[in-house]
Amino acid sequence: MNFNEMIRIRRELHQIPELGFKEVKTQKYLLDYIHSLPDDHIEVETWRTGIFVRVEGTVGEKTIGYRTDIDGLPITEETGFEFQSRHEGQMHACGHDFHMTIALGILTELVEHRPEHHVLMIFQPAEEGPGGAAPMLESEPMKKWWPDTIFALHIASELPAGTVSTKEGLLFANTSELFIDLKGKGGHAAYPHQTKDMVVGASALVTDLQQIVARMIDPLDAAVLSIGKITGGTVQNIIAEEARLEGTIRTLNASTMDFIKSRIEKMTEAIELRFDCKATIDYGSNYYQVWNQKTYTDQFETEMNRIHVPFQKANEAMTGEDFGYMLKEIPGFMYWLGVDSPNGLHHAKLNPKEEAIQTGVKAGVQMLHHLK
Ligand SMILES: CC(=O)N[C@@H](CCC[C@H](N)C(=O)O)C(=O)O
Repeated sequence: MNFNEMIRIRRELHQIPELGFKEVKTQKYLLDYIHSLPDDHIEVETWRTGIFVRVEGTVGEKTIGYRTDIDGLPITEETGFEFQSRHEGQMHACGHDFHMTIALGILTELVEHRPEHHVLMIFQPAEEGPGGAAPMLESEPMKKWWPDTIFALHIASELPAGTVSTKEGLLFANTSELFIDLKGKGGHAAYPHQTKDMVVGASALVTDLQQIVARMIDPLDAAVLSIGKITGGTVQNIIAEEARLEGTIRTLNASTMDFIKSRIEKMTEAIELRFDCKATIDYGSNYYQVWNQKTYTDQFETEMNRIHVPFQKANEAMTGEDFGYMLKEIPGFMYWLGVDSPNGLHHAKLNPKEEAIQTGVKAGVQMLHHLK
């Protein structure tokens, strides 16, 4: 696949972002491309909105997995690109359009120059939520073509375009979504004593929750608890009967995640008592940490040096990735691909540099031909 074709594909995919398990057009686009390749040595299976493609190796002693995510985010794009999202309120703001293009570029190379080992390309839905990696591991194609090792990449807006970065051990955090619903009693704003005001209850709870990371966690054991959205009430002169907090929890240690959840539960019970209301907590999707095996990150560094792709050692990040579930079952690694965007991941103006796509393809092909 030449560079112009990569750009065309990336821009076409960029226009059709779809949310988790709704990637219908995306799946069709990917399948149309995959079926346009010579099919002598590939087998294709779909799973929900995901796809597995197995490339038969020339020797085939083992199978190497390569995973890309395919979903978009519920963000209204503000890039002003002529190829900006055609789906209202949805955007590839986490680079999955890049990830998919790179995967197709790698697949094209592998079909032209078959690898020694079998390769399993995994096009995974719903990374942003509710999580496609864990159920995909249970699927029939995955069980049939189970890889011996696996890797994946994620774009990094803050790194120079065309550079790569990773580390052994923990790369991405443990994450959990957090949804808290409060139900009190609504009423006239002039008669607050007849109500249980959930705007005040939710405000108090947000303030209380800030104490957990600030005052209950060892500062050297990093954690994040962010509330990204509060909703409640209807109009300015009616006291809110209901309110909802939506947030996310991130920790470097799995046990710290359990501790934070136990404190959230206690603080929420305290709000129920203080405001005489009912609260329910839902942790939504939970992602397991991304843990890289040293043997593979070492090989990655060696191979990147060999093909003159600048490599730097990464730090742990508080981002989450359900690829962590795949790495829990299959040894391997994940790495960052620099794309140098002034606005970061999950931003409505994310603008990754397209030249990095070539590096992603080159790095992936090199690893799939040389990984031991
Ligand atoms: C790389 C990245 O940005 N991943 C997302 C994963 C979302 C996980 C889930 N929806 C949550 O919010 O916990 C991230 O937000 O880190």
